[in-house]
Amino acid sequence: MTAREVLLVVHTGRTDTRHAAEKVAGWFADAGIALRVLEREAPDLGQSCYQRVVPFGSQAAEGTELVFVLGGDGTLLRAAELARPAGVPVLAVNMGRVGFLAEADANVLDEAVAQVIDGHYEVVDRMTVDVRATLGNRQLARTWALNEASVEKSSRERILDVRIEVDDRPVSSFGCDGVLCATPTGSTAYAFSAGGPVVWPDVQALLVVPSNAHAMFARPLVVSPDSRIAVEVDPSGHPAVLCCDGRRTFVLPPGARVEVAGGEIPARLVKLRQGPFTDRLVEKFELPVQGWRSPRP
Ligand SMILES: NC(=O)c1ccc[n+]([C@@H]2O[C@H](COP(=O)([O-])OP(=O)(O)OC[C@H]3O[C@@H](n4cnc5c(N)ncnc54)[C@H](O)[C@@H]3O)[C@@H](O)[C@H]2O)c1
Ligand SMILES: Nc1ncnc2c1ncn2[C@@H]1O[C@H](COP(=O)(O)OP(=O)(O)OP(=O)(O)O)[C@@H](O)[C@H]1O
Repeated sequence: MTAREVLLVVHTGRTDTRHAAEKVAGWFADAGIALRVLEREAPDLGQSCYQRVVPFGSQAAEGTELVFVLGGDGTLLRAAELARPAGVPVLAVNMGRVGFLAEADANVLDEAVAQVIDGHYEVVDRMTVDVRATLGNRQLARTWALNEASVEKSSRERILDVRIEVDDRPVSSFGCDGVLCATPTGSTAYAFSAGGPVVWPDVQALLVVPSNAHAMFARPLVVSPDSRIAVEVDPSGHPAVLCCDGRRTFVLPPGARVEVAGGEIPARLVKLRQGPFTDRLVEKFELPVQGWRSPRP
């Protein structure tokens, strides 16, 4: 039987998260599960926290059964970059501010670890997007996103002029701060702030959401998961940036074209709770289920 191993990814900037890592390591060790940590995080974690140190990269999670995250959404997105190439799922215990994508809160850390030890969890596939940026025949970037690919202005004083296409047909041109090409998972993140709809995660669709468009028509679009979206930066305008999940960032010169399509490889997330997405949305966004107005007399 092969030894069980888990990659631990920690928001090492917080004392409570480092302490939680020690507890998690102890529980896993008692269950005979070895822990890997990232080279850059190891110095902040006690040596009792891990058996192996690996560099950040596509090999980091290879051979593990899952990536266990102690942090917020940003830390989960960082972990997803490691888990995706290995085809293993990510489980986050929220020790951040929002933790929308986390499956458990810190007060049930022990229960989350116990479920992993006992293998009592489901894995769900979340849609991703594959992203390619080109300038003429030159490829500028080939990357992916779990939340969104955002094409944003790179100079705060300037407007970004873009042209949007869906399935190789032009839709609209406008000036804006940016355009977000989001997955259902990303619909509660940047695309939500830009006025996009919340899309339940089991819906298969892609979103195109303009941000601060100076235009009469710049509504959010919901397109087929098989559609190809393109955002072209005006060749005579200003440069832009492409940013995927707030992490993978590339410069886009005027004239660059960004193509976004449903991703070949999904992101796999561990599901511990049985509750519907509706409850998570209400809880995380503190939605006023009762409304704020007092009942009619
Ligand atoms: N104006 C905005 O809303 C804005 C601006 C830039 C980036 N972002 C988002 O930040 C993400 C990167 O996250 P980070 O934590 O590294 O950056 P961060 O620390 O700047 O935080 C961004 C916020 O977005 C939340 N968030 C991230 N993914 C989410 C999701 N799928 N659903 C609901 N909320 C989510 C995080 O909890 C956090 O509160 C990007 O993918 C982008 O979606 C949002
Ligand atoms: N050890 C680390 N090394 C590098 N970057 C880190 C590390 N820990 C955290 N970060 C980065 O710090 C940023 C903030 O982390 P995170 O999003 O987890 O916390 P948060 O903002 O409090 O939570 P939330 O996103 O849920 O509001 C993220 O971009 C994350 O990837």
